[in-house]
Amino acid sequence: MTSAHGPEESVPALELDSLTKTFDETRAADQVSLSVPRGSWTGLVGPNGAGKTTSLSMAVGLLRPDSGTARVLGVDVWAEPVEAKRRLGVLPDGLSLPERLTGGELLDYWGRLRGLDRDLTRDRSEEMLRILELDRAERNGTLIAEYSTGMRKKIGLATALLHAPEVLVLDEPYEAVDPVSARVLTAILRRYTDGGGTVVISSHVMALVERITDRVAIIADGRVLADGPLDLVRGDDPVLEDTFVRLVGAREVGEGDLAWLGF
Ligand SMILES: Nc1ncnc2c1ncn2[C@@H]1O[C@H](COP(=O)(O)OP(=O)(O)OP(=O)(O)O)[C@@H](O)[C@H]1O
Repeated sequence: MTSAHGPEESVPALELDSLTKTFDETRAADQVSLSVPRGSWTGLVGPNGAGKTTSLSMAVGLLRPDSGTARVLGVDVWAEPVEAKRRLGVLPDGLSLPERLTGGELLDYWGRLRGLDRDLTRDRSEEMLRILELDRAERNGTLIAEYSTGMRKKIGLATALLHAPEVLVLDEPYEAVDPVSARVLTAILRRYTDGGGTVVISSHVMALVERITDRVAIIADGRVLADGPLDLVRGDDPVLEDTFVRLVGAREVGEGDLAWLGF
């Protein structure tokens, strides 16, 4: 099968072209362009307020850009939202969840929204709840309102995975997740990319991104400063953090700053 972009195989999993968004005076995303190959795992890194969430939200159809386009496997997210969202699994920033449901009930509901067969939803839900170690909470009837921050991340991830999408876009998936669960999460996502799926995550944790992803995009002040395979972006720098600080600029705490904290 071919598309307007040529043979289907060569169509990027995610292609952002000049995405721009301004909030009042703030240019949160400034001509953000990014091409994410299929089967890759990309880490989007940048300081607080760099524009990561804004860019990812526009990329997945949650925030309308002022200009620019986003395509998922060649499908325009804003022109053909249903088609694009079929291919996408999303863990948004500040995900709001139905607090009065258990995790299993949420997945059952989510499966129906996605038009999945009920047995299939149940089988996948049970497996994910077990692997993500949410099964005990489920047996105890724990409501999402009673979940910890890390548990909320995990159930959010399960909703993103439930319909087995081809592309996963996860905003800070490791935030508040304990180290053991983080390993499980990495193993799940690694298996997913090995099977041909594509992952894009945002994170502040440079060492984590360096360890698990194969591509990186560095963003600051709404602009992409570097992107590509990890080794190429890092160049001669020993660690990605050095590249990041070199591109973004370091902020020092001066000698006299916060002097009132001394005892
Ligand atoms: N809804 C909004 N209204 C006004 N300004 C916004 C809004 N959303 C984001 N911004 C601004 O846009 C800029 C980029 O924010 P964004 O949340 O995309 O950054 P980020 O890289 O995800 O940051 P963090 O790492 O702190 O989560 C910031 O200056 C932020 O204050």
